[in-house]
Amino acid sequence: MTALLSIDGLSVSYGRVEAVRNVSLAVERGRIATVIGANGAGKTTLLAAIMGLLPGSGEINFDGEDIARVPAEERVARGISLVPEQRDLFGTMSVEENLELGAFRRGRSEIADRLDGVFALFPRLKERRRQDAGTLSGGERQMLAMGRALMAKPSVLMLDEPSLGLAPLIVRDILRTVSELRDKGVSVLLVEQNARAALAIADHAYVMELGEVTLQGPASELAADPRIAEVYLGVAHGAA
Ligand SMILES: Nc1ncnc2c1ncn2[C@@H]1O[C@H](COP(=O)(O)OP(=O)(O)OP(=O)(O)O)[C@@H](O)[C@H]1O
Repeated sequence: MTALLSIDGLSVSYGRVEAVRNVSLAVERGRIATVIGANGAGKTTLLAAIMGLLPGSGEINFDGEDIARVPAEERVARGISLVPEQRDLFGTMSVEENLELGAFRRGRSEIADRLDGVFALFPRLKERRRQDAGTLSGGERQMLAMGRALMAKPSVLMLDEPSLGLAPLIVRDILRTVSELRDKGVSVLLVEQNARAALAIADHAYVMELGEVTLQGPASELAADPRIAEVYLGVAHGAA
């Protein structure tokens, strides 16, 4: 099977600091790939480079084409969307207006169709469609950030720590929605510090440490790997 998105030998530097070093990974069609790792491992930098927001060296192939030199806006148009860690919403605009921004330059009827799709996935956003985004709860903000990215109709959705700062029950709902998206055919690249939750829904997983991928494999195998259990799942050695 050819991957929908594949990264080969990607490196990204901030001045003399190499935050991402020779990273290779793939997102298969209709699958969830996850990148887990501690603070500062380079996960956000990796997503920014894939999105075209930071320059890097190496290959980025999407849907059979090399997109390493394609501008970010064009990458969105081709089907890659990023839900950033900060969720980046416009607080004084309504939920609906924020969503509409995600379908920038689309016609009215197309926007209406896409809004219906997002509201079907997140009924909570429909109830709050006229409410200012700045007044939403943390979980609702995450739903809105995901909804806005989905308004671009991506074939690959990249999520940067969607669980950050959210209560466990909300994390469960958000990740359940990510699984539903996969079932609808959206391919997902999920970056998470919450390794347990990410490995539970992902198909394939990569571990990033100090800018490098140090371990990879089927998510179920990594979840059972004692090295992962000890460092990322908080399971004491011998207790797994
Ligand atoms: N704008 C920047 N300028 C210089 N160094 C940066 C910049 N952004 C990130 N870094 C450094 O690059 C490394 C990787 O950071 P990055 O944010 O990609 O990690 P992360 O795995 O996403 O961490 P977190 O989970 O905390 O978001 C860190 O050492 C960080 O200090």
